[in-house]
Amino acid sequence: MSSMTISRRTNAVKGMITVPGDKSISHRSIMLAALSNGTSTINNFLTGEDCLTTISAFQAMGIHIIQNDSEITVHGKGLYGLEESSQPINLGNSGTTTRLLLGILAGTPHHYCLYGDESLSVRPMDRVTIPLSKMGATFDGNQQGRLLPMSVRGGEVQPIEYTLPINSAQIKSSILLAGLFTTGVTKVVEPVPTRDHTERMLTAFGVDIGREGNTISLRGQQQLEATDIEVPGDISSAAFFICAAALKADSDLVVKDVGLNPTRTGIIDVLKRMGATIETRITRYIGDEPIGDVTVQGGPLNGITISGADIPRVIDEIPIIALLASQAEGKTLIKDAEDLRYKETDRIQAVVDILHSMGVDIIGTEDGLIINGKPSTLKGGEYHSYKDHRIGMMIAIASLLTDEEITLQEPDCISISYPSFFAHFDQILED
Ligand SMILES: O=C(O)C1=C[C@@H](OP(=O)(O)O)[C@@H](O)[C@H](O)C1
Ligand SMILES: C=C(OP(=O)(O)O)C(=O)O
Repeated sequence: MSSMTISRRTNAVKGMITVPGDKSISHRSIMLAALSNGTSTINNFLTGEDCLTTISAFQAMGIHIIQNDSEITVHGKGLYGLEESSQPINLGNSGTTTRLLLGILAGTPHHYCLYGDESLSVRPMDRVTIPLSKMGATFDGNQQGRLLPMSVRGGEVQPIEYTLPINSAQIKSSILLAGLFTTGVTKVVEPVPTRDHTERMLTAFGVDIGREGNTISLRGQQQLEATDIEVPGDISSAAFFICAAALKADSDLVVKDVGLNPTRTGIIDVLKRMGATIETRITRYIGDEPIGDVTVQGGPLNGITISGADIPRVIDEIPIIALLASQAEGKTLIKDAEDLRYKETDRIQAVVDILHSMGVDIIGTEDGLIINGKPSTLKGGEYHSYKDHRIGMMIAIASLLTDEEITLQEPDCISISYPSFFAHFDQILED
């Protein structure tokens, strides 16, 4: 589908909803299950395109994986069970698959060729290949080795101690995964906490991993033991509907069974600071991950500053936060978020272009956004998703704030992380 018309006028976002499984946890579940000894079953796996890409990549390396809707069975072959692939491996649109896989392949004694789509082919990979080369793996790729297509020759890797130069869970995870293949202790220092699903899931697979302050330590050559995993709902997907509810005065929405890992709940704190009525309740733990419900009501919002340690906790939510900020009274300043320029598209530029065309007072800075908000009716018209799922979903939610039609160009990208987005959107709109 190259375009779709969205007209969603409503006074309130109401009801109860569960969102599909978490993307970050789904990727990691396949990877760790593949490297473990024995058979793991994964429930509520996200069947979005990026996670299906992770499945096909591991199948291409000889791992037997059976998919039955969102239930996945992975027959792990241990730390050194991956086979060489006779064909280049297609990593589609998925940054997480690529960067975490590069860590695994660094320790795997074979040669691989990796490639991706137009967007993934311009996303920087040197952020992981620099530390992984220090560990002993060999990479080559486009633009002096920075970009896909890329070849990898892994083998005997040495542990390193590495301080993250960018606050990125993908870099941290890539190094820790390579660390599994070493014969010493790998240490990653993260100056600011980033999502810790890799650490929590390694523990669930029986790996002893330590954290002291901001340093994570992992001893190599530990065996992963197969385990069953239930994936919590994705708070980054829920964020679109949570924000939709916060934006509409008479709303009252409950999101059930969503992941509430504190490294991911920045959106809840942002909404609280903006004056929204929002509550969370942890109901249980699955593996090491907290899961629970979020209740949100609509009401007036105020502008805030989001910076520093806030950023990794809301990194994927910034497009939808910018839309919220457009309706909040006063100035919202988002800074220290330069990495948004290297996502599926340059998300700073995309958000500025779209919201400016909708009539919002917004400017982009090198590392963020300045939005002067006030409750207002936005302009409809034709808007491009930039083939970026998070941008596409932000545009769809903006349809609640205009009296005109919105035509969304290239809406299909939404299935990268949320294939059932429009069906769920319709479920929670009051007539
Ligand atoms: O580790 C992960 O699963 C992810 C980490 C984040 O990327 P960075 O590590 O590049 O910040 C995030 O944007 C991405 O959607 C998923
Ligand atoms: C940036 C994202 O994903 P990835 O880096 O895995 O492509 C995202 O899902 O918003």
